[in-house]
Amino acid sequence: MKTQSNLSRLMGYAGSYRYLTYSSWVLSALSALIALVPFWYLWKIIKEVLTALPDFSQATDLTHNGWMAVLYAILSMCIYIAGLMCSHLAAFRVASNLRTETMHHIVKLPLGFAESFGSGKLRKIVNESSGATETYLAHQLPDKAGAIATPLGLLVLLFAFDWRLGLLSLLPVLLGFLIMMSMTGSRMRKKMVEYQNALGDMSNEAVEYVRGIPVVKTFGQTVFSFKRFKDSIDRYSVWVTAYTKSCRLPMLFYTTSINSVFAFLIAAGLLFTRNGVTEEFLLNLLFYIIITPVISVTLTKIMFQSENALIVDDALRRIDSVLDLQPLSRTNHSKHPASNSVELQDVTYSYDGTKNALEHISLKIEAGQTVAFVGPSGGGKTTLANVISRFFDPQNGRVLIGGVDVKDIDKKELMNTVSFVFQNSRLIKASILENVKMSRPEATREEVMTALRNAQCMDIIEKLPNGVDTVIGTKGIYLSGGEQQRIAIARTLLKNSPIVLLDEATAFADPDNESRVQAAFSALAKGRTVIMIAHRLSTIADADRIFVVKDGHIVQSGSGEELARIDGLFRQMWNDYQTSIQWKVAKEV
Ligand SMILES: Nc1ncnc2c1ncn2[C@@H]1O[C@H](COP(=O)(O)OP(=O)(O)OP(=O)(O)O)[C@@H](O)[C@H]1O
Repeated sequence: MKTQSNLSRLMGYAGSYRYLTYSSWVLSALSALIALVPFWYLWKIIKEVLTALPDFSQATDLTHNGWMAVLYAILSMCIYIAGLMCSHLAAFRVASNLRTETMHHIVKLPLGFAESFGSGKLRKIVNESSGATETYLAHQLPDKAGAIATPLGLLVLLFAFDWRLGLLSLLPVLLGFLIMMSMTGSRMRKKMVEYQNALGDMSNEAVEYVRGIPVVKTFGQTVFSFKRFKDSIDRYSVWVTAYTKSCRLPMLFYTTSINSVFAFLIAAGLLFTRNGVTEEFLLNLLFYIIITPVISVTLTKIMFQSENALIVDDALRRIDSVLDLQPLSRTNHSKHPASNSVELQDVTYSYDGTKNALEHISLKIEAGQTVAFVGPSGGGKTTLANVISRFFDPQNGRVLIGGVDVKDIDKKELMNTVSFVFQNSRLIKASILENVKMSRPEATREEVMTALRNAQCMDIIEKLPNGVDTVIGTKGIYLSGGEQQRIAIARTLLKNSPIVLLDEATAFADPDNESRVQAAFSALAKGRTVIMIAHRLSTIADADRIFVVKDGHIVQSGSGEELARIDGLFRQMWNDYQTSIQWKVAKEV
């Protein structure tokens, strides 16, 4: 947990730009003070008119004073804009440094972190929480400096005019200060956190609603799904109302009624001190009445600033929830794997600390072997692949590559040694060439083309308008699941890592696509250690060894022929598979 104050933390991220932030506060305060000067000229104009009445020709300074008021107003505005430019430059720097630090930290976390944390939540933290600090530094803090300077300047001005008015104007400032102190305490903080949580829930539900539209429509559950979204909006509305009632309304009531209350106090005071009232005092009172609305405005501003400070507090708390997560341990004595074998020694892994997804697993895969993990859904096949590629570190046991614990292999070397071809190999919105080059940016165009050819992708390239330079995901150019997986295989071929983990796709739209994907898999397997997560038994024919995974245990292992001969889960699965094929053939005939 961070112990620094929010502001000093933010200034840490600003680096040398912090001086721009400080300048913006000074400029904003200066602008607020200069903004009071036109009021003084206004008062001079009124005073001159009142004194000259009924002969206006006596009022000779009206134009001069009018121009001076306009000039000071323009000067104040220019200084304010200069302050905003400084604060924006610093705020952009802070927000981008904060985003960069968060992203750097996320990269160091276990690879499976983003999936388990929730990508929507992560996006909110990286974008919106950092954005909140940007608005705070760019606008809110300079405004606060101005809002504090204004009442102080006013006090000095009013004391210079008449000490009685000076004292009188202290009262609303003090009262406002006390009310704000009482509101920014733990009650408002608690309400702010609840309000922000409700806001987060509402945006999550919106994302889930939009994401789930195809499924929802398929099953005709539109009303039910919409109700969940609607409920989150209702919960948010309840919090907004409660928050506004408890914190904002009393303050708004106070600031809007302040002038009338204090004008009334002055009038009452005058009645009691009639003797002390001079013509000059009355004119000064006029100035007081002209200028005191500024106090209301600045108090309202300060109130919203304290609220904004709570928003930043909450944003930094959310960022810390990511920064406080432990990255994967790094080794100081990096070792090189002696071969491309993979071994698990007594590995146990649990996602939630209660139920084990893998339990005491030990297995060995020789270098160059092709093995398949098969078994019922939820048995632990994907989790096994995840611990091998260090998506997560197991709580117990060791994973060895070439006889070396994966924790002792430099992360970059590990990433170059092991590749993972996911079932949903999402391609990014870029050209095919760029998508393939992601695995090895320095590769030449020829190398990319060879990888695409070996991954059976030439039929895809030929039908695209700009061949390998066609940007996919835009202008109606989309690839099927099988086509995307072939491009992903080309990407892995280009990377040329000696160990490949393959999450085999569950379904292909047509047999032609399926046979091409199988051919691409075969090209990938050549000369490599291949670990395949096989969802269908049709794809395990080439496997040297099969591991049957059920309930987090390896319940059987051996070659396909060996396993088919003995009574057990594999033979049962094999028989079911054969029956399904016979049904399929019978139906086609
Ligand atoms: N991110 C996760 N958080 C919590 N539990 C998980 C997570 N992913 C998987 N599990 C649980 O771990 C167990 C093993 O899941 P795993 O995905 O490894 O099985 P699988 O054999 O690959 O299944 P399938 O063939 O359906 O993909 C299951 O009980 C599953 O519910």
